[in-house]
Amino acid sequence: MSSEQPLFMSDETVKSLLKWETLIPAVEGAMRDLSKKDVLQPPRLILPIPSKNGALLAMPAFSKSESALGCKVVTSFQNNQEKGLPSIMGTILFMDSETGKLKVIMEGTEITAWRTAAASVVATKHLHVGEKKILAILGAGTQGRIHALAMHHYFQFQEVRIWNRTESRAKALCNELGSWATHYSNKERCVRDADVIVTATYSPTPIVRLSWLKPGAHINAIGFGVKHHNELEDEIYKSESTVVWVDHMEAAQKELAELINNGVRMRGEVGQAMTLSHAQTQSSNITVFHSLGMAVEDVVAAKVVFEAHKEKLQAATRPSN
Ligand SMILES: NC(=O)C1=CN([C@@H]2O[C@H](COP(=O)(O)OP(=O)(O)OC[C@H]3O[C@@H](n4cnc5c(N)ncnc54)[C@H](OP(=O)(O)O)[C@@H]3O)[C@@H](O)[C@H]2O)C=CC1
Ligand SMILES: O=C([O-])C1=[NH+]CCC1
Repeated sequence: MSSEQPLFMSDETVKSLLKWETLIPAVEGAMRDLSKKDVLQPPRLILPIPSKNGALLAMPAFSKSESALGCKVVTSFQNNQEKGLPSIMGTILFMDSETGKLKVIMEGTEITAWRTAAASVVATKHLHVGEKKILAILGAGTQGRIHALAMHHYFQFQEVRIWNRTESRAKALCNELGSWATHYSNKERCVRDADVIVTATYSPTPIVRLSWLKPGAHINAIGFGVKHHNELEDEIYKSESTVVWVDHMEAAQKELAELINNGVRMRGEVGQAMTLSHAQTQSSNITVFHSLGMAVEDVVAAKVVFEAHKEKLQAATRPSN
């Protein structure tokens, strides 16, 4: 019997090993593999805890091509900000995919933030046709911040605008990010003329209106909150020019059932869109990526981090010439 103990990796260690250059391709591969049915990923279990304004989610996945097996347990507690804690906190159990033996217990708060932004980058790359000059981000919390960093890293936006319900947080975030980010006190002005929009809030009511959107705009709607689709007004879904994409159809059928029952058609998964050329998408369409978040993104991200950790150890023990 192997007596090897599982490794524990804190969020601080995980963060030091996360790089957009390795994470974005890994998340892109995970989204593609899922749509090719090369991933085992059941709909996640969601345990709502209404009295605490919270929820616990259990998210297992196996990626065949990456031989990556794991399960994330993540909580979402909306009132944590006032307690000085992140709203979303996760833990990932990463297993040996040959034996099922636990290899790493990884804090998954950083991975959840980074991989969600990486998925939005991938969706934007494959769904948005036109030039990417203006990015508008609604929400200056963990997700607003990491989306600004990921999008700024990957695309050459000329303007990055950030609006937040509490204006001082948008200002503070823009100060932290530097001169490439500008805070907006009015969300309509923030969104008008934007090529790409990210909604990253817990808003229970719509924060984006159809009339503000320019033809061809792309929205990454990532908020979870009470219902997944609260951040966008119904007119956006009803518009004939809107095309809605998701990360996982099976999960959407469950988690976006209300939208689907109201007649909103999900065009498909981002992983399926990867096989279409941009020429097949109308450039005047408004595209929406409804990001639910997928376990396979967490599992491949955990593998990227574990591999980087092993490389670092090897480099440290390699004899220098
Ligand atoms: N799709 C996915 O895979 C994932 C989705 N998420 C979702 O992303 C969203 C943001 O998460 P995160 O950044 O970690 O959370 P944070 O707590 O860090 O930030 C929350 C943000 O929501 C804003 N907000 C809260 N309530 C309202 C409201 N009523 N109206 C407008 N804005 C509001 C806050 O504004 P203020 O500063 O004024 O309080 C803040 O900007 C959540 O819905 C979360 O569930 C998170 C992880 C993964
Ligand atoms: O996929 C995920 O980890 C989450 N989605 C919504 C809250 C956390």
